[in-house]
Amino acid sequence: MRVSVIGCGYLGAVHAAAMADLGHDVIAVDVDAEKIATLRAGLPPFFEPGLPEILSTSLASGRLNFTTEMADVAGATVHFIAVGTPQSDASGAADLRFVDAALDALIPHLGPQDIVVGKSTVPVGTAERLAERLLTAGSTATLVWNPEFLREGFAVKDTLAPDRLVFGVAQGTGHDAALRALHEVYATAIAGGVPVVETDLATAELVKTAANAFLATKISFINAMSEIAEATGANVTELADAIGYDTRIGRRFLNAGVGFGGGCLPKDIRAFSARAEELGLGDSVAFLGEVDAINLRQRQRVIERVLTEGGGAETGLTVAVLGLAFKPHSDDVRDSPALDVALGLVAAGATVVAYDPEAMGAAQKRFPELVVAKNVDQALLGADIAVLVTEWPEFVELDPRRVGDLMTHKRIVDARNVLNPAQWRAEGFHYSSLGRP
Ligand SMILES: NC(=O)c1ccc[n+]([C@@H]2O[C@H](COP(=O)([O-])OP(=O)(O)OC[C@H]3O[C@@H](n4cnc5c(N)ncnc54)[C@H](O)[C@@H]3O)[C@@H](O)[C@H]2O)c1
Ligand SMILES: O=c1ccn([C@@H]2O[C@H](COP(=O)(O)OP(=O)(O)O[C@H]3O[C@H](CO)[C@@H](O)[C@H](O)[C@H]3O)[C@@H](O)[C@H]2O)c(=O)[nH]1
Repeated sequence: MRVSVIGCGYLGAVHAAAMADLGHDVIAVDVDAEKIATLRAGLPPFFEPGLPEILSTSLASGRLNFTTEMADVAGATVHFIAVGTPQSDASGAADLRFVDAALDALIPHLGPQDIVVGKSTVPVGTAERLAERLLTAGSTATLVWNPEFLREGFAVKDTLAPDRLVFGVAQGTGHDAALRALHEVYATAIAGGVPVVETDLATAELVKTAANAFLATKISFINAMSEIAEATGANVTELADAIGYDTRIGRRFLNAGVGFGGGCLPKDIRAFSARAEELGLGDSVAFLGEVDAINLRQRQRVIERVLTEGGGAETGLTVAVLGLAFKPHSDDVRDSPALDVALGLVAAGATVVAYDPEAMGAAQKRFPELVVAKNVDQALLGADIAVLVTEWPEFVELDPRRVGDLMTHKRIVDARNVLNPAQWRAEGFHYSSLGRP
């Protein structure tokens, strides 16, 4: 099939390369000329395991092309919209200007039977509004919603073999043809047994928002438990293991620590709350405000812990911050708890030296004043205290004896609860984590 992908960020670039990898002819469009030039050269503009490989094989096969010209999508019959939907303002509502602009730019190039597939995460009701926009512009193309559930760090695998596919299609003319087109696009995954949920536009939009709200709630739930555990001498990791054995609960997404960040969960729960307010249903999802508050409190909790354990910023405290990305296997620092902790410690007067295996470029682009080290040893050298905020394998596997030799004082705050307390204490470390004695 000939498909276009509009927006070549974390979602779009991976989706375009994966579609080409599956054998489709793909034209991928972005307004960012620098990003397009990088992608054309076979270089992903961000770190994502497996992407360089499928990007270069797809480019070499001639099935994947990048452009800044929307007119180049002519000839494609299925068009994926994968542009950003960032948080717009303090209300938390999603900024839909990029989605609207992408559709408006696409409309003049659409054929009468084309399918426009929304992949961006949007507030419920957006798809219906966009379908009306198409009609008003005189287009007979069909608009459908096919939300994306990929995780950064596993984006290629998640795109090629997702847990499920959701196809939101409105009843009426174009319904059956649109479903057939979606089944053809994803034929390989469907043949591999991936479940398909065929539904309406509103449900498809809501599935995405509800999934992220649930994941965020799970994390804040366990972080709330970690506060209780800490006050009572209980162990939140053992608690998570024990409740996680109940298959109705499940162990995944129950890791207590500095909390969730990134370009999705924080903004998506805020956008969900803002949309519910618009619908007069703010009370129905009021708990998401608490989920957000618990999450942000964790960052503050870690900053205070480092200052307390380190003896206070006024002592000329030097802190090694291990991690800047919002999670390992990603260079994304959007709403990163790790970056917030680093900046919070700087604001409190500490001297911070940070290190991350992949996210230093992205962090320094945003905060050029942030002091970064060339490697983990350099970050630790002479530090009074270390704080592990992103659980990269390189940090999880650190040898406490070697770390102790590098630091001025043997103190570590494990803000992801991933180190073995007994092992670190045996090497003379003052070890502290969240919700574990
Ligand atoms: N990042 C993820 O892991 C992920 C996963 C699932 C869903 N999503 C959702 O997908 C959407 C995109 O997220 P992202 O992380 O890829 O964002 P991003 O900011 O990395 O990428 C968005 C891209 O869209 C481009 N763009 C903006 N306006 C455009 C236009 N009019 N025409 C063409 N290109 C345009 C931008 O230049 C940018 O390259 C969001 O709605 C997000 O919530 C993201
Ligand atoms: O037990 C856990 C699990 C995760 N996290 C944190 O939660 C955040 C989000 O992690 P993850 O969900 O793995 O990353 P994303 O790539 O942001 O993916 C989420 O957001 C995407 C964009 O909407 C969705 O497509 C995915 O399904 C959804 O998992 C990160 O900061 C993690 O450190 C925890 O603190 N504890």
